[in-house]
Formats: sequence, C-alpha cells, structure tokens
Amino acid sequence: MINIVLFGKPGAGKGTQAEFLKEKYNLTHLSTGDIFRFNLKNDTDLGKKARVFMDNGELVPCEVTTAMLIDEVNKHPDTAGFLFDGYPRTLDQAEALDKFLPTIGSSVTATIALEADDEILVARLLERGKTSGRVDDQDEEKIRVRYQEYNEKTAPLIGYYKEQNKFHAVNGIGTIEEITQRLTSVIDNL
Ligand SMILES: Nc1ncnc2c1ncn2[C@@H]1O[C@H](COP(=O)(O)OP(=O)(O)O)[C@@H](O)[C@H]1O
Repeated sequence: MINIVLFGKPGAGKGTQAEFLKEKYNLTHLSTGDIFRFNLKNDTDLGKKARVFMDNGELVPCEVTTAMLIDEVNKHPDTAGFLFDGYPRTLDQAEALDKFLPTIGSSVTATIALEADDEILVARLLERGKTSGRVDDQDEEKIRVRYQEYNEKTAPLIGYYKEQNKFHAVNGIGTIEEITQRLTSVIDNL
C-alpha cells in the first residue's frame, strides 16, 4: 500500500494535482476540505460541527476531523493506497495518522509539498472565489486567517516528516502538466 500526503498552503494546487495522481497511481483521494464541504452542503451533523470554523477560515477541531478521516479510510479496505489531501494539518493529526495507519498494516510512504509564494497563492484563491462559491475564498480577511493557521499549525509538519525522512518538495509554479511531472518523478523514485 502506498500512502502519499499532499502538502501545501491554501491554493497551492493540491486538489488539481490529486485528480491526476489518483488516476495514475490508482489511489483513493481523500480531501478533508471536499468531505467537509459535502457535509456542509447536505447539512449533516458533521457539517453543522464544521461550518463555523470553515466559514471563518479556521481549522475544524482535531477530534472531529480525525474521526471523519478514519471513517473514510475504513470505507476503502481494498485500495492500493491513499492520497491524503488536506490531512494532516496539525501535529496532533500527523501523530493520529501515524498511530492509525499501522492498525491497518500501513504507514505514510511520503509527504510531498507544493511550494509557492504567498502573493501568488492569495491571488489564485481570490480568483477561485469568483466562481467556486467558496465563502472562505471570497474575502481576503478569511484567506489571511487560513495562512495564519497554516503558519502556526501546519508548517511544523515539515520538520516532523523531515525527521522521518519522508518530506519532499516540488516547485508549485508552472503549468499543471509541469507540476504533475515533478510530482510523478518524486513518486516514481520513492
Ligand atoms: N485536516 C484538517 N483539519 C482541520 N480542518 C480542516 C482540515 N482539512 C480541511 N479543514 C477545514 O476545511 C477548510 C477548507 O479546506 P481545504 O479545501 O483543504 O482548504 P484550502 O484551500 O484552504 O487548502 C479549512 O479551512 C478547514 O476549515
């Protein structure tokens, strides 16, 4: 089983690249953002718990997110592997994943970061907000909160995975195809 964590700031292009990678490597794509948005739209109990946090650009509490993620993983017992997109986003979540995966005989294979400068990413998000209907993409203040969340809570994961020799980074600026190429060359060399 191969488990890839796609890592990057909001707007870095994780979702776009995940679409290609999941096909190429036959992986199950789990985007916590997408799963939350599905629950918001359908007004489920989970959606009700997550809404305030998401609308404000804040992280949803760890217990809620991790329980949801484990549920999703357990729905795919026969998969060739997972492409985690948007999880883990905190040290607690990374530790929870490292505790959980061995219970299904697995582990994180590698973390790959898509790197890009903040100004480029903020511009991308505002552009996406014009058509995506995502409340958190339409307001610079909320975008700023997401970057603050990233810097405080998610950035420390870089060191966490480096210590395990599982951290790889690729340049996230270029055409979609160029970036897919960079990611596949990392994965093919794992
Ligand atoms: N692992 C997570 N932990 C906590 N909250 C999360 C997580 N993944 C997604 N969320 C919530 O969903 C929102 C949108 O997620 P996502 O689409 O991945 O955002 P972005 O485009 O900012 O990377 C986040 O701002 C957060 O509120």
